[in-house]
Amino acid sequence: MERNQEENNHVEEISTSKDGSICGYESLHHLLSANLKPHLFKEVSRLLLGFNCGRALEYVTLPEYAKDLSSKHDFDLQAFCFDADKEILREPRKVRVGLIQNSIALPTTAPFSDQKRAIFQKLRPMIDAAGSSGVNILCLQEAWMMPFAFCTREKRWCEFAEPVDGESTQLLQEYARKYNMVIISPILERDVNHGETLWNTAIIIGNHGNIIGKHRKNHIPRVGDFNESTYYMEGNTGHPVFETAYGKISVNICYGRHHPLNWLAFGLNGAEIVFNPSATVGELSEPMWPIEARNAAIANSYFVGSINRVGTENFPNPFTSGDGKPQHADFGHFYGSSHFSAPDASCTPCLSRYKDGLLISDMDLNLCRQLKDKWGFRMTARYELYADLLANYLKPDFEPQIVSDPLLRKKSS
Ligand SMILES: NC(=O)NCCC(=O)O
Repeated sequence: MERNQEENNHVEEISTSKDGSICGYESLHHLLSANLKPHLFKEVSRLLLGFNCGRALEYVTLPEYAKDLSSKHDFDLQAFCFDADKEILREPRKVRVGLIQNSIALPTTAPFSDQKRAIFQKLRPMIDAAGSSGVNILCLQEAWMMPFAFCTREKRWCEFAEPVDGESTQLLQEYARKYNMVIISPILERDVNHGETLWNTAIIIGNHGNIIGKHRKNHIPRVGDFNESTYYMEGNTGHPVFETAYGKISVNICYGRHHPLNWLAFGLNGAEIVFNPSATVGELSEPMWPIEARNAAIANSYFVGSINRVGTENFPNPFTSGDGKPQHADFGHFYGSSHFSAPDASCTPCLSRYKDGLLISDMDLNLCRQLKDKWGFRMTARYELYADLLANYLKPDFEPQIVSDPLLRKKSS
């Protein structure tokens, strides 16, 4: 069906919107709440966000200090609570979890050390807001300490890389100690002991400021301007689950969210919360964003914390995307929209599409086992069928199991 001129103008307006808003609204949730009558908004929210323990997610009130930080430093701050059913033999296992999304702080033309320092400065009040709100586990976005310069294919951005115990880790270790908080820090890693190679790595800092371990991104994109394979290889750390003071956590870094087996593997190893620190742009992946993490949470009976950076990053030298379109110097709009998904199919609204933000959620980890008991996905999974198929598929002489309609052949002969 053809669009009329008015509709075309409207689409044009939206696609050229520079501030990253959705028709002037910070998020889909804001747009719906401002435009629907309350009873319709309630019903639409039920369908979009699901129910947790039979009701809509409740908002959590945060300390005034955290709210003041969010107004003073202009970041979105929202907090919710996922409940679980009360059990007779087990105490609730409540943890408070935080996600931070942010734009870069200086133009990409500024000296690298200034850029990094400015990001550190920008994050300080947000981490303070998390710590002073009693957050137990905090996760930052993918490669949070640098612009997402991998679109350029220029090697000079490698200078941002740091060893696992580098300056970003040291900064966060202070905060971990100060607030008794586990912090997940996804960085560009320089592996000094292995020929100074680069990795896309998440470092898990324990609540005493100790380094518990690291996980390296398993799946490296080769799509759009995500030229990350020019910089680093597929990770070699498997699917670790880190047992922390507050629960068993894993990190599925960005593009890994398109791989259901990646999510599965963290689940099989016993993760209760899987973080998905990301950097992705609207044109490429926005319709997938609310679906993939939520599906993973449902299928694997764990919580997922999804984080995406915000803003449009411009680079000094234009680059092309191999799609015949003109060269350009920006990566597109990183659309934020960080959110939590729960194993019972409920999820929080998203943070802003264009502003820095801190999203906090309380979650009772008992919900994971309760959903395993209810739906029995682990019991009904038939892993042996898939193990056999995968083992066969890996053989060079693999033939797909296809049963053809014999009449097809008759027709074509
Ligand atoms: N950072 C990253 O892996 N981005 C790839 C694009 C996407 O997965 O949406």
